[in-house]
Amino acid sequence: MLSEWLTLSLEARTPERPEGRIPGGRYRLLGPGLLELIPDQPGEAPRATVLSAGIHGNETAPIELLGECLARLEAGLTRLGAPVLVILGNLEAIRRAERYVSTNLNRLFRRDIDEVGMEPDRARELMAAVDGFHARHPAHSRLHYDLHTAIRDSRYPCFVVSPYAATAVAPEQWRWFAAAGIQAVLHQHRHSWTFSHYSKHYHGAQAFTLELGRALPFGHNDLAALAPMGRLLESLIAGREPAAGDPGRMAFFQVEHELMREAEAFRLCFPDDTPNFTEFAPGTLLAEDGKAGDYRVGATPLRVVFPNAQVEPGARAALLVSPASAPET
Ligand SMILES: O=C(O)CCC(=O)N[C@@H](CCC(=O)O)C(=O)O
Ligand SMILES: [Zn+2]
Repeated sequence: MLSEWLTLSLEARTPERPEGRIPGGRYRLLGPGLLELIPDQPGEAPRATVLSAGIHGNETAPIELLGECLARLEAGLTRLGAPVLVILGNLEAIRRAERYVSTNLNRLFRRDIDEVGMEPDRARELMAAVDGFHARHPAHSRLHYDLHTAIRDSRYPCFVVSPYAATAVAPEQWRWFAAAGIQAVLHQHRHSWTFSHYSKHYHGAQAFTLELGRALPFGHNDLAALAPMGRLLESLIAGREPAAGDPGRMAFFQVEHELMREAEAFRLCFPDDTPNFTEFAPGTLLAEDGKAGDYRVGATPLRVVFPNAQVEPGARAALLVSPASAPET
C-alpha cells in the first residue's frame, strides 16, 4: 500500500484503506499527499521527522527517493522506529510537471498569510498537518527535511539551505549531512517563509531545505547518487542514529544579499545556465532592473545561487553568497 500511495496521490485517487499495518507500526492517510507513520513503540524514538518533497512540482528525484524508502519499509527491509510525516507538497504542480501552478508555494509558509488560491490553500493545509503532527508527538524532538532539486547545475550538486531563525543548529546535523553526501551548506540571513523555515521558526525544529542535484523528469534521476541520503532518511524512519561524517569536508556559505526582481524590465547579466555557486569578481554587473537599478558586486567577490530572472516581480531572483567559517562540531 505504501508504495502505491505515491502513485495514487498523483493520480488523485483515494486509496482503499486509509489506515493499516506496516513493519514496526502503522500508517494513516491524513489527506491528499499526507501520510503519517506511527511506530508501535514511539517512546523509544528520539525524534519526530517531517519529510517533504514536491513542494515544487518539477523536482522529482526526492519523490522517487521517498518512494524507495517507503517501498523498503513496506517490504520489511527496515522497520518503523519513529513517528514520520511524509508530505507530497504541490500535487497539482507535480501532475503538470511544473514548478508551481499560480504562485511559488515555497514562499507562503507564514501563519498570517491572507492570499487566496490553490497554493495558499495548500500552504495552510501543510502548516496544519505539521502542527497536528507535532501536537500528537509532543515528547519527541522535531526534525524537518524539505527535499528539493535545483533548476541548474551547481559547483556543489548536493547542498543544504539552513533557514534563518532563533533555533541553533544541532552539531550532529552537520555530521549527518556530511555522511549523506551533502557538499555545501548555505546559511540564510533573514526570514524566508519557506517550508523548512516554517518548522524552524514556529516549531523550533531542526529544519533544512535539501537540494539533491538537478530537477529532471520522473524516470531520469540517478538515485544511486543519492544512496547516502537514502540511508540517512532510512535511519530517521527506523529511529536509528544516522551515520556521522566529517563536516570539514563541506563548504559553508552565508547569504550576503537577496537580489529581488522589482520591475518587469529585469535581467540578469550572466548566462541562464550559470551553475550555482559561480563566483563573480568585484565590480561585475549582475542585474539590471527598471525600478531598483543596477546591481554590481561590491569590494569582495560574491557567488550566485538560485539565479532566476523569470520569477514574479517582487520575488527573489538570486541569492548572493560568500564563504563562511565552518561551525563548531
Ligand atoms: O534552482 C533553483 O533556482 C530553485 C531551487 C529551489 O526550489 N530552491 C528552494 C530553496 C528554498 C530556500 O531558500 O530555503 C526555493 O527556491 O524555494
Ligand atoms: Zn525546489
